[in-house]
Amino acid sequence: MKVLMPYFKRYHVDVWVAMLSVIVLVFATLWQPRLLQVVMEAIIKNDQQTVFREGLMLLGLAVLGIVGGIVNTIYSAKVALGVATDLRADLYAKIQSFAYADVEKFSASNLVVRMTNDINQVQQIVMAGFQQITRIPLLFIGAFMLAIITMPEQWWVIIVMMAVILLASWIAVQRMTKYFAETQQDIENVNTVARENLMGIRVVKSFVQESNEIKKFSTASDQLTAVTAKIGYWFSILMPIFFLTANLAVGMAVYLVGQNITAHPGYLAAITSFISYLMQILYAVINGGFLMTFASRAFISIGRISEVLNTEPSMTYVDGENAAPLAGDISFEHVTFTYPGDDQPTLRDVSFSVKAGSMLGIVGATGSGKTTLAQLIARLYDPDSGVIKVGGVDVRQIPEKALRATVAYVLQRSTLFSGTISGNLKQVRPDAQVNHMRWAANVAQASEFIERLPQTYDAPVEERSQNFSGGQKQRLAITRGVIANPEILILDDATSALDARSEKLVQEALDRDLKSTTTVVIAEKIASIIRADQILVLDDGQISGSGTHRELLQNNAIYQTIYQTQKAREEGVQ
Ligand SMILES: Nc1ncnc2c1ncn2[C@@H]1O[C@H](COP(=O)(O)OP(=O)(O)OP(=O)(O)O)[C@@H](O)[C@H]1O
Repeated sequence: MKVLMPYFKRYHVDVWVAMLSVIVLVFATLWQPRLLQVVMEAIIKNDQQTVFREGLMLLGLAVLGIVGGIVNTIYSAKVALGVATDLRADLYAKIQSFAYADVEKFSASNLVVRMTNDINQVQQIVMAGFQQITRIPLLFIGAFMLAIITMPEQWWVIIVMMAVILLASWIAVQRMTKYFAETQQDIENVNTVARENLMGIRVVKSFVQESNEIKKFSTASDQLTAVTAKIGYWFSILMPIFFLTANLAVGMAVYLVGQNITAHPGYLAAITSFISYLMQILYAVINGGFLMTFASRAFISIGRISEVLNTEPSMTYVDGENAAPLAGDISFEHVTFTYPGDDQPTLRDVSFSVKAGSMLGIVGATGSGKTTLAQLIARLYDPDSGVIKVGGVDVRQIPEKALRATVAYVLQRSTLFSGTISGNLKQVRPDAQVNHMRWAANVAQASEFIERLPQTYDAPVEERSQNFSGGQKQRLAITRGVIANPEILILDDATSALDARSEKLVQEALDRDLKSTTTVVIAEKIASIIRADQILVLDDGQISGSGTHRELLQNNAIYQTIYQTQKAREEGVQ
C-alpha cells in the first residue's frame, strides 16, 4: 500500500472530498432509522404536527444521503482513475528503462498483464476503498451503538450475529486469497498461449496446428475457469450464510420484543429502528468482507507492480545528453559473456578489432554466438569480463544517446512500428526529409517498391508490418538502419530474405554511399561476406579463425568446410 501513497498525495483534494462526503452519507444513513422511530411514535400517539415536522426532516436527510453518495462516488472514481493512470505511466516508463535482459526476465506477456490486469485491480480497490474504507467502520460502530441505545436488552443478538458472520468471512477470505494469486498466473498463461498463437498464426495454419492450439488454449483457459469457479463457490456460500444469520437475528429480536410488547407499546417503533440498524451492521460486515477479498486480490497486484517498479535496470548508462556519434572502430578484449540464468558462457575470451570504415564479416554454425556478439556491440547486454570498445571508448562509459547515434542494428526480423514508413524512419532521424528517405531507401533497394505505393513514404505500416512481404520488411529495416548514416551498421542476417541480385546491389550501395561506415555483417552465406576486410569464424562461442576470405580458405578448417558445403550445394542446384 505504501507504494500508492505518493499517488494519493497528488490527488489530496479529491481524497478529502471523497472522505468527507462519506461522513455526510453515513450520518444520513444512521440518523434515518432514529427519525423513523420518532415519526412512528408520533403516529401511534396521533401527533400530526410531529409526524409532519420529523417526516420533512427524514426526507431532507434522505436527500443529503443521496448527495453525499453521489459526491463520494464521483471523487472516489477521480482518485482511482488518476492513481491508475499515473501508476501505469510510471510502470511503462520503468519498463522502458529496463535492459533487454530485464524484459526477458519478466517476459513480455507478463509485463503486459501487470500493466493492464494488475493496474485494473488497483483501480478497483482504490475506488472501492474510498467508497467504503471510512464508511464501513463508521457505519458499523454507529449502527452498533445506536442499536444498543435503541434496545439495550437485545445486545447479545447483535454479538451472536456478528460472530457468525465474521467467522464465515474469515474462513472464506483465507481460502480465496490463495485462489486470487493463482488467477493472476492463469490469466498470464492464457495471454501467453493466445499471443504466441496469434503471432505465429501462419505457422499454425501451414502446419495444420489449429486443433493442437485449441487444446493448448483450452487447457490454459480451463485452469483459469476452475480457479475462478472456486472463488465463485466461496462467494456463493458466503452470501446465503450472511442473510440467513441476519434474518435469524431479526426473527429472534422480533420474537423477544413480541413477548412484552403489550407492557411496552413503545417497542413497536423501536423494533423497526433496531431492525434497520441490524441491517446496517450486516451491510457493513458484508461490504467489509468484500473489501477484504478485493483487497487481498489487489495486494497481490500491488506486489506485482511494486516488483517491477523496484527492479533496478541491470544495466545503466553514464549520464549525459551528448548524442554526438563516436568513431566507428570496434574492439573486443578478452570478452566472455553468459546469458542471465545460463551456467555456461555463450562467448568465451573473444578478442578482435575492427578499423573504422572497414567491413567485418561473421560466420559460424547456428548457435555459435554470432547474434550474441553483435548484441554486445550494441550493448544490449554487458559482458561478464573483458572490455568492448566503440570509437576507442569502453561502451559502459558511453552515454546511451551517443551509443545509439553511433551503432545501428538491423535484425533478420526487425520490428517496424505501426504507423507510416516515414514515421518509422523519423524515429531514427527526426529531421528526415523525403530526400534523406529516398537516399536510404535507394541504398536498401527499397525505393522501387515504396515509390510504387500510392502514399509512397507516407504509406501505412500495419501492426507487425503485415502489409509487407518478408523481403520488403527487410529492405524497410535496412532503410531505417542507414537513414541516420551511422558510424557502425550491424546487419544481422538482415538480407536473408533478399534475392542474390538485390543483396549484391545493397552491398554495392553500402560500399558506395556509406564509405566511412563500419559494417558488421552476420550471414549464413559466405557470398554475403566474401569481400569483407576481416572475417571472424565463430565456433561454439570462441573465435576459431580470423582473416580475409583468401586467408581463411587457406588456414581455417571450419571456414573451408562451410565454404565447400555451400559451394557444393550451389553447384548441385545449377
Ligand atoms: N536470450 C537468450 N537467453 C539465453 N540463451 C540464449 C539467448 N539468446 C541466445 N541464447 C543461446 O546462446 C547461443 C548462441 O546464440 P546466438 O543467437 O548468438 O547464435 P547465432 O550464432 O547467432 O545462431 P543463428 O545462426 O542460428 O542465428 C545459443 O545456444 C542460444 O541458445
